[in-house]
Amino acid sequence: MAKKNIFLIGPMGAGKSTVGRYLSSQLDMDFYDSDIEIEKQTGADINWVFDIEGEDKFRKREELIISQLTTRKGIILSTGGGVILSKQNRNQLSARGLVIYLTINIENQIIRTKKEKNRPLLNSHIELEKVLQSLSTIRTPLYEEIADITVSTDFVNPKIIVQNIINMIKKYI
Ligand SMILES: Nc1ncnc2c1ncn2[C@@H]1O[C@H](COP(=O)(O)OP(=O)(O)O)[C@@H](O)[C@H]1O
Ligand SMILES: O=C(O)C1=C[C@@H](OP(=O)(O)O)[C@@H](O)[C@H](O)C1
Ligand SMILES: [Mg+2]
Repeated sequence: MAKKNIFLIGPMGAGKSTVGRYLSSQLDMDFYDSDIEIEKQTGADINWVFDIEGEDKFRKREELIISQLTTRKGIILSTGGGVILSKQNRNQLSARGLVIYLTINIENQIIRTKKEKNRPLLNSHIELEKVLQSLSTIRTPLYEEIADITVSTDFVNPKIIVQNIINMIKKYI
């Protein structure tokens, strides 16, 4: 995959971080996760950044990381689910690499996001389904706006998803 970047977008729990890491090992490309980069930069976890600085500051940090990482060449970047809220992020992601949109239905999203407590937008919500549904209503058109390839992750394990992605991107190489 000569010098072409791959950017993974999609909702929380779709598997961007899991798939990105595995895809990078299969394609022998450098891997970055924008949330991990934000954690490195702040020296604190995502929950802390939201708690102490708030979502707006998190989004500014996210924009900075995206603008820095997308100028690299030959990387795989797993983004956070809200990355597409910023027009600047959408422009940079679509101009600087192949954008792969991982989709997931709400039922599976509930199951997968319940496993971890590292998603501040969901942590304190009892009405998880409603919250996820309203995020989806706002965000789905934005994911679709910049997606080059769309891949469903429902009922497919990450290794198979990665194999499907590799088959689909062959024509872009
Ligand atoms: N295709 C899949 N099928 C089942 N579970 C998955 C799949 N992809 C990821 N997971 C699990 O779902 C959770 C969220 O995955 P993660 O990669 O962190 O998603 P994201 O980065 O999109 O929020 C993790 O516990 C992960 O192991
Ligand atoms: O959807 C969102 O707004 C967010 C998604 C998270 O990343 P994942 O999609 O990897 O969970 C993380 O960036 C932060 O909690 C905000
Ligand atoms: Mg992630």
